Amino acid sequence: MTDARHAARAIDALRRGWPIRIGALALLPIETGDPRRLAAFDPEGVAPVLLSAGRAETLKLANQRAAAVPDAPVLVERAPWVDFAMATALADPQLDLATPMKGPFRAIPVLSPEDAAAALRLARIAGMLPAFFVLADGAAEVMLSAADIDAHEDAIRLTIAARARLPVAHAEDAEIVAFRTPEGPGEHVALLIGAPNGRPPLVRLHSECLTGDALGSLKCDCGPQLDAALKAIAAAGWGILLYLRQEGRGIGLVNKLRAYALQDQGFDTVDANTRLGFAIDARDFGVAARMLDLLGQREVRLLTNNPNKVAGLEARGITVTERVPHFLPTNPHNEQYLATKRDRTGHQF
Ligand SMILES: Nc1nc2c(ncn2[C@@H]2O[C@H](COP(=O)(O)OP(=O)(O)OP(=O)(O)O)[C@@H](O)[C@H]2O)c(=O)[nH]1
Ligand SMILES: [Zn+2]
Repeated sequence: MTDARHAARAIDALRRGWPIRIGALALLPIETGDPRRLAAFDPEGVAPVLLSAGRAETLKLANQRAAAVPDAPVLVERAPWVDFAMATALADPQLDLATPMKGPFRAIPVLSPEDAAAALRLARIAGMLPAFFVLADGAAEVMLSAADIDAHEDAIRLTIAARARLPVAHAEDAEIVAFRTPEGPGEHVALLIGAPNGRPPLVRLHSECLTGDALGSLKCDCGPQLDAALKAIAAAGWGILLYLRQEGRGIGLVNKLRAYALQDQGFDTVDANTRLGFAIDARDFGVAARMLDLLGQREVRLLTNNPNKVAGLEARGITVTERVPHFLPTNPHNEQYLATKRDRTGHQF
């Protein structure tokens, strides 16, 4: 029997640095581990290091993996020089310039490839670096299967938790609606502006960006886009802003800041995500479709430059009657970021 609770417990364990078992593999997360935990997990010092395909590519280990499976995880042999600090350097590309990597590093066949891939997926769901020490016979208190992770993702229930009047700078007649899922602490929010007028509402899907939304970061366009969306919806007389807790295109704040550190080393927003072992865009716009559904809106006019948002809503039964472009003036700090969106992620400017 699959059970979403197993995955929930495993996510908690990973964040605390406790070993988990997925199928045939016992796994200690590198990000939240430490030398003491490693010694307890692997007293003989033999556990190899499991890395994502993207990270292995950077370390030039990708060519050693089975050619037929392009995104398969890679297992790095535990040579004597691969201690905890070196494993951390293997896992975290932020350290690439600071840590001279003394190899050689050798990829070995991945034990239980499906369980290994499931472990990397769970780390990403937990907002952590996808990297582990792995043993076939190690001890772990939390046990789960790859199917439990699917059950966890499928079980996500969304309900309206609270609603209230909220006058905002651009619209004094707005109403806020908060949604809750038992799986995550982050509450998604909808701001309803104006009143239904017979036309589909003007809708903006805004993914959380703490740095842009709250701190005025100039590295992206999120802050101005949020402000302009509220203004445009108010001007249209009827619309909804969905504030989605998908920080960093779904990889979480900590990982986004790791990506920023790589961008300071010269990588663009796409390559930074890939080198860290994440998808270029980890968001699921199905949650936005469910929010619109709960609000009784099946047809929308969507403010976006991102065709994936349109496709994501339509795939979940929401009709996008019109895509309304949402482009704001650039600044010297975000010009390159926006050019990358245009050239590499299909944004239409
Ligand atoms: N991983 C990562 N996330 C980023 C970076 N810069 C901004 N973000 C995140 O990207 C998301 C911005 O999303 P949106 O404003 O919805 O933008 P979009 O998908 O480009 O689409 P539209 O603005 O609708 O055209 C937010 O979650 C930001 O935190 C970055 O360099 N790396
Ligand atoms: Zn941003």
